[in-house]
Amino acid sequence: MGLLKKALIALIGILLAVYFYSGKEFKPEMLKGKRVIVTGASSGIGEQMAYHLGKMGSHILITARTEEKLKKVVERCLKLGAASAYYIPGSMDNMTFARQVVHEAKSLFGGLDMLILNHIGYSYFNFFDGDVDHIRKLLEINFLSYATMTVEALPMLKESEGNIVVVSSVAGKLGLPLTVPYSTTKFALDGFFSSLRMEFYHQKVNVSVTLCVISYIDTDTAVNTVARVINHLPAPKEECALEIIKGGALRQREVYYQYHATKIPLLLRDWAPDFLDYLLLKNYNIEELNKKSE
Ligand SMILES: NC(=O)C1=CN([C@@H]2O[C@H](COP(=O)(O)OP(=O)(O)OC[C@H]3O[C@@H](n4cnc5c(N)ncnc54)[C@H](OP(=O)(O)O)[C@@H]3O)[C@@H](O)[C@H]2O)C=CC1
Ligand SMILES: CC(C)CCC[C@@H](C)[C@H]1CC[C@H]2[C@@H]3C(=O)C=C4C[C@@H](O)CC[C@]4(C)[C@H]3CC[C@]12C
Repeated sequence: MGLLKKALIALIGILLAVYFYSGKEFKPEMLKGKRVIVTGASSGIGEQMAYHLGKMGSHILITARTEEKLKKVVERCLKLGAASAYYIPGSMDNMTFARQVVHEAKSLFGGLDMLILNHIGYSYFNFFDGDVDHIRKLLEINFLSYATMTVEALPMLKESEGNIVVVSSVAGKLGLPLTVPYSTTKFALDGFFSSLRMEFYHQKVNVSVTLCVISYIDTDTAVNTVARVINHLPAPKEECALEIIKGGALRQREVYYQYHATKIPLLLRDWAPDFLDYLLLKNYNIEELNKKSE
């Protein structure tokens, strides 16, 4: 076969692949009647995801530590049109509680279609202080509880051929300053869930794993923590929440939000790491950090 003919066949193959891949279109009805757990849903992106799911008519179980906030979020979800909405308060540093949340979904809904893992524990935004014990505790909340809930939910997700959605960060793909403990836990998520996804392919387990790589978002916690130090405008939490849900429903392997602040730096990461480090540091106003801590 001539070289030109081979190249033409390869090109047609690529065009068909692009066509079928981009052919999958999100429709809110995809989530109607679906049984979904959202963790860390008393505020920020998790809260916004609960509202979107409410509008889409899902059955929702939300969790976080603060009961009063959860109660209000559930009330709003019901007003927005949720098929049903419940909350269960507790802390994700306790693996028994992490399992309990999944059991609650089983008894309330009889199964599960989507597990959205989103919560994070508190960490400082500053130079690494040498406290390895803090990293251990943060790993429990930000990583081990995710693995625990996944293991517990897997039988139900296999049955429904459902979705696991993991909210990570650009700080879980790139080394960034001032977030050493946080970044450690987010990189761990990539290792665990990306390996698991490969095993699912091999074992023909039809459960999708979506890792969400997101940049700076305008949640109260993030803005209060970093606003003076970061020379970069935060993206809206409502839109971010919707992109995460869409990515999960479409069974995408990764979600990048916002694209220019995630995918582009990631493309540079392996080919021009020093140049990337230089560009990234330009986003930080480290002097403001020193002023704050004086
Ligand atoms: N905002 C940003 O700029 C970015 C955020 N992300 C990711 O997005 C996700 C959401 O972040 P964001 O919305 O900003 O965070 P928020 O601080 O707004 O929300 C965090 C949620 O986690 C809950 N939480 C905190 N500690 C615990 C605990 N010990 N056990 C159980 N739940 C807990 C909080 O509720 P309560 O206190 O009631 O327990 C809250 O519901 C996270 O995974 C984060 O890493 C990624 C990149 C950027
Ligand atoms: C073009 C970009 C790569 C520029 C760098 C963006 C940097 C500044 C962005 C990207 C990811 C962001 C952090 C994050 O993921 C989550 C949280 C948790 C929240 O509770 C407190 C804020 C914090 C630490 C964010 C701080 C700002 C970060 C480092």
